[in-house]
Amino acid sequence: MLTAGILSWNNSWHSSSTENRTMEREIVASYEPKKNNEIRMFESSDEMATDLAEYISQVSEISIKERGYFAIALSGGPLISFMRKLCEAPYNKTLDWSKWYIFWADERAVAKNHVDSYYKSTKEDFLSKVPILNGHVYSINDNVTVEDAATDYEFVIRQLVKIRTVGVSESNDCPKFDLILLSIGSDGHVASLFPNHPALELKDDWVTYITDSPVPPPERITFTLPVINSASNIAVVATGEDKAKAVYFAISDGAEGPDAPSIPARMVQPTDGKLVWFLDKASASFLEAKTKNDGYEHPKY
Ligand SMILES: O=C1O[C@H](COP(=O)(O)O)[C@@H](O)[C@H](O)[C@H]1O
Repeated sequence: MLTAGILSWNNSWHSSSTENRTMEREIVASYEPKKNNEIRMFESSDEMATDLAEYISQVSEISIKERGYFAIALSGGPLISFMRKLCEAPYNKTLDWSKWYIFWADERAVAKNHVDSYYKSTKEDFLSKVPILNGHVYSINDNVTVEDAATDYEFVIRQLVKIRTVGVSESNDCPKFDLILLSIGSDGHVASLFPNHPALELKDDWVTYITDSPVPPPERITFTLPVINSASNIAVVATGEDKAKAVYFAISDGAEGPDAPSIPARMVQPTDGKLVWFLDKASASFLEAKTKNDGYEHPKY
């Protein structure tokens, strides 16, 4: 059941009226703080997973109808477990899986069978449960250096942009993924773009590598901000209280603090596309606190 509109934020909280096959979902509120941004908040991570599955299903249907393909980039963290409902009815039967193309917005530079590999966890928890074609799964080359893996991955994406399996941005020559799914870290990182890291400044590269990730393992490859921001749709997922501060600083323009502007998730702003935040109650708790108490003292980052 929808229980919308119980919060207020800049007097702009509004009920979510999105037509949805799964109307049982319990969105607490939905809010559009910036143009083409939407925030969906849920009582629990399970309700969030239900809505996320429906959202991904709708974006895939639209992309396949408009372009004939659905190019989706995944990332790490708990994201894949939140996609679990896509492996169940009705989606496992209704989605046109043959048109899905899978990429990673970031990956750890480890062997594909390593416990830290996002490919491995994605294969086990998602790819092995749905009929996506093996040839449509673009994982990172784990037989070369991290630098070469980033170069290879960008080359592969460039070939797919040329033949338009992956779209191209109207504003620049960047790939325009139909959907990029991100999960925010408690320090506000997204993909493998960490606070104050020089990789945040890259303008011309599509894929880069880092060797000094503050979260192990240190070597990773990652999409750059221009590629992330060129997507048609970006979804950022957050659950748990440890993400509440980062979520608050990423979303709230009014949030201040010496490091607030360098929160990578705050730099995620689609150029021509749409951004949707999927938050459980705990990760939205600072936003919620702000709305419940006008005298609320903003956290300092
Ligand atoms: O290191 C990473 O972590 C984040 C978030 O993961 P969490 O375990 O802190 O929830 C993920 O977004 C990113 O893709 C990944 O490389």
